[in-house]
Amino acid sequence: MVHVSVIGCGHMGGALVRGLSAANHRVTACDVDESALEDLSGVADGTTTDLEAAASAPIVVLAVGPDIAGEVLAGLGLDPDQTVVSVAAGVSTSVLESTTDAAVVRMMPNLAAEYGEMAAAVTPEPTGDVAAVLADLGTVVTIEEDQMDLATAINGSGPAFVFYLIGAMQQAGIEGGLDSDDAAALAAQTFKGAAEIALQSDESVDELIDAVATEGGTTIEGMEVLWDSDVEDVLGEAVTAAEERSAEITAEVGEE
Ligand SMILES: NC(=O)C1=CN([C@@H]2O[C@H](COP(=O)(O)OP(=O)(O)OC[C@H]3O[C@@H](n4cnc5c(N)ncnc54)[C@H](OP(=O)(O)O)[C@@H]3O)[C@@H](O)[C@H]2O)C=CC1
Ligand SMILES: O=C(O)[C@@H]1CCC=N1
Repeated sequence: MVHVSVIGCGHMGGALVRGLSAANHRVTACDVDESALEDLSGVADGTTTDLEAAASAPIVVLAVGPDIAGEVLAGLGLDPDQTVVSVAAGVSTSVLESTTDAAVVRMMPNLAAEYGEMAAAVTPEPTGDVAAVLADLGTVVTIEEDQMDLATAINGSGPAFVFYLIGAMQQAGIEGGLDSDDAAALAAQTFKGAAEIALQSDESVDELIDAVATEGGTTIEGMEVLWDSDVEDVLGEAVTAAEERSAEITAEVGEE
């Protein structure tokens, strides 16, 4: 068990608090907004609006907005024997390092941290307790700093893109006559199951599509529609738009 403070307990920080608590770490949840802490009082070991009280943990997760991340980190006055894990989109390691004496790990996680199913990109490679704690939240991949904008789009923003696709599948079911809850369950579980196969299998995505598409059957008819469409290009454009916004944020916070 490691003591971890999470500063900023909104959507992302709250998910991290829940995931870390579920993994039996000692978690202090800190937010200036008391209402953000209400739901976490039965989950975290402690909740506080006092940043100073949360600043003594060996691992401090910074989950406030990119616009204030540097300022909040500077105010914590962390020591060199502590590690700050910043999840703020677009805030570079060099900006973070210029505002703290603590070791810095920049991470782009996602909301599935709540269930230990996070896909996260980090730089630099974490070690020791930090690596162990992050691994408890899901899959952690070490990348280069200049790949962070792309990772922010792929695995940080990615859940929103997937929710959109789940919603489209669900809507098709409803329009075909399925009960709304049934359509929601079938669509979401199908994404989860397909993702599990993709993770577990040694086969390529094309080989997996082949495995579903029985000769002369139904799947190939749907796949022909997708292959003839611009869905792949549009998804690429969505990733690029999010990636470009991450780079813009870097420029914005770097200018302060
Ligand atoms: N949402 C996501 O899926 C992901 C988000 N991130 C990153 O996580 C960070 C937070 O995003 P998100 O959770 O969506 O945003 P939210 O607005 O949901 O959460 C931010 C929280 O921080 C609080 N806060 C503001 N100032 C302070 C302060 N000085 N000290 C402590 N807490 C403070 C806010 O309170 P108040 O509302 O009163 O301002 C709010 O509760 C961002 O940097 C984002 O880039 C990264 C990956 C995924
Ligand atoms: O939308 C955002 O800016 C944050 C970062 C990645 C996911 N949510």
